[in-house]
Amino acid sequence: MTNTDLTATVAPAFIPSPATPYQGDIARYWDHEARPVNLRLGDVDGLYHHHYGIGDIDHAALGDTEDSTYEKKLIAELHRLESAQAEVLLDHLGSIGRDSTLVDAGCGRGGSMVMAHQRFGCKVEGVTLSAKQADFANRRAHELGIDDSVRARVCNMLAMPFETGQAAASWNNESSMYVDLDDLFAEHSRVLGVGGRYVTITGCWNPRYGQPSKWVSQINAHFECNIHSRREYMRAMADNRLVPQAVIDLTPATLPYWELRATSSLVTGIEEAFINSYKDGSFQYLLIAADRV
Ligand SMILES: C[S@@+](CC[C@H](N)C(=O)[O-])C[C@H]1O[C@@H](n2cnc3c(N)ncnc32)[C@H](O)[C@@H]1O
Ligand SMILES: CC(C)=CCC/C(C)=C/COP(=O)(O)OP(=O)(O)O
Ligand SMILES: [Mg+2]
Repeated sequence: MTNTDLTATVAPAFIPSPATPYQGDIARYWDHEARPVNLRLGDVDGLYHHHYGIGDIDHAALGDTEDSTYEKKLIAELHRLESAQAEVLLDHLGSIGRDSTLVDAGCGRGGSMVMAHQRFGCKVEGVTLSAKQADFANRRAHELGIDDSVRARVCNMLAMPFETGQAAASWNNESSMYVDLDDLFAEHSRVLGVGGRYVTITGCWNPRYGQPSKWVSQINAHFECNIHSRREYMRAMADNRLVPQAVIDLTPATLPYWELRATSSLVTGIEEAFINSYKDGSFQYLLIAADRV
């Protein structure tokens, strides 16, 4: 399997006008994104992620750095850690029936949507600003024969095409730093039924540090995003009927991923900012699971 094998014919995504000039910039950013660190990892098993990894490195699986197969094993290991991150997010969705609908807000190339469908057997609806990403995700779903259950659409996550109370659970996997949190949680709260579950995995700046550090500013500039503080997440959830049930600091769990990635040929130049900001305490990798009350 390689990303160039995605030749199945599916109807191209309908492209609505972006709600703001900023959203137009973000749509263009993701339409043009083709970093090897994302495509080569996705090629390992056909799950394409745009999020980072968690968990301990399996040094036995990596083997000797001098071995000719080491780089291939390193790519597989980084990918395993990224899929492990998505598994942990799915673990926090609660019990999901086959007749449920899940919503992936900011779905990227759809890796987490496929994993959610494979685990729960239910419908998974994704939205992204990028038509290229939506087409990619829909082609993968078509190839896997799950396109009647897994669908990506080009759409603003602040105005999703779902009925009020339609979703059993919804999530943002590293996509909440592109939107205002009050607007975002108001929309999740609307599409979730009472008792529904919302989960995010996100990077946020730590109020204990004082203000966003230079590393956090570097990450914002690199991705054209706007990282929020942990306090903003808590406040915006409280204001929008989302009550946190679990807040897990995944920072120690993601550091091994970054340190391994920094040694690979697939580095993008942002590794130092993540490693330094996690180490100086200015930035945290957080999972928040909340009940819609
Ligand atoms: C870093 S990627 C994460 C992708 C995916 N959640 C994953 O884990 O692979 C960020 C995603 O957020 C999406 N995004 C950003 N702002 C958005 C908005 N206002 N509405 C919908 N999607 C948005 C981008 O199009 C992109 O797909
Ligand atoms: C935790 C934070 C602050 C994330 C910002 C959002 C983002 C761009 C995530 C990873 O995308 P990617 O997988 O396309 O990035 P990369 O190319 O670096 O792997
Ligand atoms: Mg990546």
